[in-house]
Order: sequence, then C-alpha cells, then structure tokens
Amino acid sequence: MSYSIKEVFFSLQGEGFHAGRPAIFCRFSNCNLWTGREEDRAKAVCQFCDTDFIGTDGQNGGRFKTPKALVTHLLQFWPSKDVHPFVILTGGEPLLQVDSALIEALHAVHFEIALETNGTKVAPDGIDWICMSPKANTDILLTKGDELKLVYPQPMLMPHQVEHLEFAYFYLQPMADTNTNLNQQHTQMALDYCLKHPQWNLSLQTHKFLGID
Ligand SMILES: C[S@@+](CC[C@H](N)C(=O)[O-])C[C@H]1O[C@@H](n2cnc3c(N)ncnc32)[C@H](O)[C@@H]1O
Ligand SMILES: Nc1nc2[nH]cc(C(=O)O)c2c(=O)[nH]1
Ligand code: SF4
Ligand SMILES: [Mg+2]
Repeated sequence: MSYSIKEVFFSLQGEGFHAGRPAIFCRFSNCNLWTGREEDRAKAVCQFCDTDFIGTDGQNGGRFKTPKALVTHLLQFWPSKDVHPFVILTGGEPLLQVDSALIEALHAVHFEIALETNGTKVAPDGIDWICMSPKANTDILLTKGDELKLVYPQPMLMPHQVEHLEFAYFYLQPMADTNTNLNQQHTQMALDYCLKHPQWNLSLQTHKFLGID
C-alpha cells in the first residue's frame, strides 16, 4: 500500500475538542463523497467542502511507498523531543488509505493519532481519537468514537438523527460558506441549537479567523 498525501503542515487543531492543540496535519488525497473538482460540486454527495484535496502537489505533499516513509516524513515537523508528537489524519477522506500498518508505524515512534473522517468507512483499530463528521444522504458505518462533529445546518441530517450514536462529545460546527452573511446566520443557528440542546457544544473553525493553516 502506498499513500497519496495532498499536504502536511504543523499548526493548531482549529476545531472541536482539541481546538488550540498543536498538531501535525496529514491531509490524504481524494474523497468518496466528492471528486474535489468545482464542476462536480453540485452533483456531489457532500457539497459544502472547504478543502482542496486533489493530487499530491500541496505543501510537503507527495507519494509515500511505505508506512515508515510517511511516518519519517511526518515526524520532521514536530518541534519537540520532550513532548510526544500528535498527528491529525484528515483529507479528503483518510479512511480510503489509512490501514493498520500505518497506525502501527505511527505508534512505534510514539505518535498520538487523531482522525477526521466522514464515517462512511470503518477505521482500523488503535486510533487514539476518532472525530466523525457525518454527511447527509450517506450510510454511517463508523458509529462509535470520541467526537461527533456535525456541520450545521444540513437540512437532511438534523442533530437528533445522530445524537444517539456512541460518541463521548457532540459538536455543531457552523457550515462555512463563501457568503459571509450566510456564515453569520449558520453560526447563530448553531449557537441557538446548543443553548436549547445542551448535549451539543459549539465548534468554531478558529484557524480561519486566526489566519493560520
Ligand atoms: C475537509 S474534512 C476531511 C475529513 C473527512 N472527509 C470529513 O469530512 O470529516 C475536515 C472537517 O471539515 C469539515 N468541513 C468541511 N467543509 C466545511 C465547511 N464548509 N464548513 C464547516 N466545516 C466543514 C468536515 O465536516 C470535517 O469535520
Ligand atoms: N487548523 C486546522 N484545523 C483543522 N481541523 C480539521 C481540519 C481539516 O481540514 O481536517 C483543519 C485544518 O485544515 N486546519
Ligand atoms: S467528506 Fe470531507 S473531504 Fe469529502 S467532500 Fe465532504 S468535507 Fe470534503
Ligand atoms: Mg480544514
């Protein structure tokens, strides 16, 4: 198995439970819910994606032939010898490529591993933190984990439809749009929902207003 990686960067987790925590981001190429091409967006299952995940041409991206080659590449972005490294596997959809061999190779050099996934694939064992972000009109196969982060509003996937799943924390993340008026409306709607339904917490995409990756 080789791995196609769009980009790798060191930043702060911007969203959800670990917001503010330094992490290496490993963005896998490709997704099963959108081709990533603008001309296909309107017919995609997931139409609101804010991410470029096509190809391997991003910062520090590339093709890695073995788990070890990818792990060695990732490790160079961690700035400390004293604090164990933290990686966020994202994409695109990382579970199209993440396998047990990669999880073992990451753990062998003491990585703590977090995952951002759309929940349409099952995850290999051993991932330390699973954040599942369900999408309307998909079959959710990954029904257990640490954090469920629902982009809101999705009229065809309301919070009550996923709030019974086995996750420790539930977040609503306002849907970001290129239209800033809509952004404000979505944030207000998510905030109102959390105040009425306190199982839900608000997740803001803090990296966007901090102006970091
Ligand atoms: C780009 S996705 C990659 C991981 C995986 N494919 C997924 O959807 O969870 C990373 C996170 O960004 C969220 N996201 C994508 N587009 C968004 C948008 N327009 N507004 C808010 N969150 C968004 C996703 O729901 C997910 O939680
Ligand atoms: N800072 C920062 N935090 C993030 N959390 C999830 C992200 C993602 O695209 O998966 C992301 C991202 O792209 N940047
Ligand atoms: S599932 Fe994730 S990566 Fe795929 S299009 Fe949707 S938000 Fe983007
Ligand atoms: Mg992002």
